[in-house]
Amino acid sequence: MDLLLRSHALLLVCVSTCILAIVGAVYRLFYSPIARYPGPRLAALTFAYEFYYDVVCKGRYSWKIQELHRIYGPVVRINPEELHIADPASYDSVYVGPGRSTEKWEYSARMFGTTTAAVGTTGHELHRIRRGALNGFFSKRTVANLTPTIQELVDHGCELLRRRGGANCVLNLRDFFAAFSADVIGLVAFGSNYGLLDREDFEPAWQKLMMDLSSGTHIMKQFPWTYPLLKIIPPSIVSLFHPPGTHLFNIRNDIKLKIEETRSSLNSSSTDNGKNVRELASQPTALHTLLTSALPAAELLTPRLEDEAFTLLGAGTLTTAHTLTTLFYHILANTAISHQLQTELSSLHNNLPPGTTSLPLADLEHAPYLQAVVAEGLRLSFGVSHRLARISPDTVLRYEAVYNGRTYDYTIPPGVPVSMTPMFMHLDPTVFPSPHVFDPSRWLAPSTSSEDDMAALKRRRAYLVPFSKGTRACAGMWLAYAELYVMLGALFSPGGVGRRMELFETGSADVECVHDFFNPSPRLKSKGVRVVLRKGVHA
Ligand code: HEM
Repeated sequence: MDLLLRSHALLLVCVSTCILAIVGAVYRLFYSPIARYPGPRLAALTFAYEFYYDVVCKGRYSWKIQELHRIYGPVVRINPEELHIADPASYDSVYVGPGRSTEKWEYSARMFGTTTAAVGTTGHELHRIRRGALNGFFSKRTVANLTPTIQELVDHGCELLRRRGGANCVLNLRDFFAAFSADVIGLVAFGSNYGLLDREDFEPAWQKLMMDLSSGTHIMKQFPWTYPLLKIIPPSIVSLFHPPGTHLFNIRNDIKLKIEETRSSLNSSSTDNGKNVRELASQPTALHTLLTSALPAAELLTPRLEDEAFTLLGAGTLTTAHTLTTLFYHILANTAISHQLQTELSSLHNNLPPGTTSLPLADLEHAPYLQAVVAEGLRLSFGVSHRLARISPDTVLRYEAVYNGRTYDYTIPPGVPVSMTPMFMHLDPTVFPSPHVFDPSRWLAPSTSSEDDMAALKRRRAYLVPFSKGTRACAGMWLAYAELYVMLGALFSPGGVGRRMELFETGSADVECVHDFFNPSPRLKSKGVRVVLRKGVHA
């Protein structure tokens, strides 16, 4: 009798599951608000389609999406709930400013595991509050005040390159830049340097760890329980089956300590007199800024701040490092570009007041050729390689355009996640002719430029979106620019160690993105961008 009851219960569960699956499939295929959008039926039916390309094939769905656009047109349904747009002209209507509510889709917001940080916040209003607390620290003006700190780290890094490269050693710029960008965040955001630059070979394990975590974002999207699960399993067990998880929690614990230290130093400075207060006022870190912000008390609890601070480290490391690595590869691979850059920096140097050794950030930012080199580096490093989904909760999105000779007219209902992929905008040959060629001159406007040339340049500028746009765009953009300009300025100025660099067993395949792990990744076997220093060159 008991057995009979049990087999009936099992049968009921099986039948109910089948009915639910059938009803779900029918809904997704025929009744979903995006049921009439073109795309593969399998992608409309299940997230497993995306899983196959991004998890099994290691970050390849972005390229599959590009192929789908060739078949289905500019707007494609890429999973049961999301539409992807290929037409760069739509960018400004998807990634909008504060005038229109923009939400993140929970499915993509959870891919970093930091769901209480601004980057993982889905709702428009809560994001506005959280982001508001960060903005002051990352404003252009605050970053200008941080420049001496960045310059110090750059100079230290250059000295290490000179010393280590002098012994005929091969230098790995990928690891160098990952160590540098993390040391910058540690120092300016948390108040103490991680000291990665000083470690042997610039601590290659750091770059690897960050890339491993980045590639885990596809799993986090599909299986949101993985992160909370890792948190409750003892670290000794996690280390057995998922070593990056252990390092992740060590980093987070360290950040937690820094938050508590800052909190108590602020508490004591509000009661003590003098030194602490002055110190904090002269060089407040991102943690000080958050802790002294007008955020409500619940937003200032340590676990939330830990999410926010960890995001700064995660968001500011590989992005900046990959851009610098890409830039250096192309500059070093192209003698004419390298010479033109050096000539511009040499002439800026000639105008420096006596006794000054480093070029001020403002001078670097206004140097036309350097500006063009940086723009081209950002174009070919893409920012992030993954599509960024946004939801317009209360406004219909219209897509009316002639695309590849055909007319399309779509009305996307509010609440539908819509994404675009900057990587493919940056490689669109109609906007950027010969898109894979590193050509800074495409950003220059010679005096002989015609009206058409200027219109094309304007279009290129509008479609360069490495930091995304709108309310959810990169918070650390000015910091990133400062790092790029100061590093390039120091390495390629007269006497700069960059002038002595020569690529070592490195080719374009070491920077070209072929895996989308949210951050762009070259072929998995790449050893990075490696250089040796030429002897007897005193540029
Ligand atoms: C070249 C370097 C960088 C590039 C290309 C870049 C690009 C981006 C992009 C495309 C986003 C949007 C991500 C999304 O929608 O999910 C983003 C977000 C963000 N970035 Fe950056 N980033 C860079 C450097 C930095 C640095 C140095 C920091 C600061 C430490 C930083 C902090 C952030 C934060 C906090 C967000 C989340 C913003 C929000 O959701 O409100 N980034 N970044």
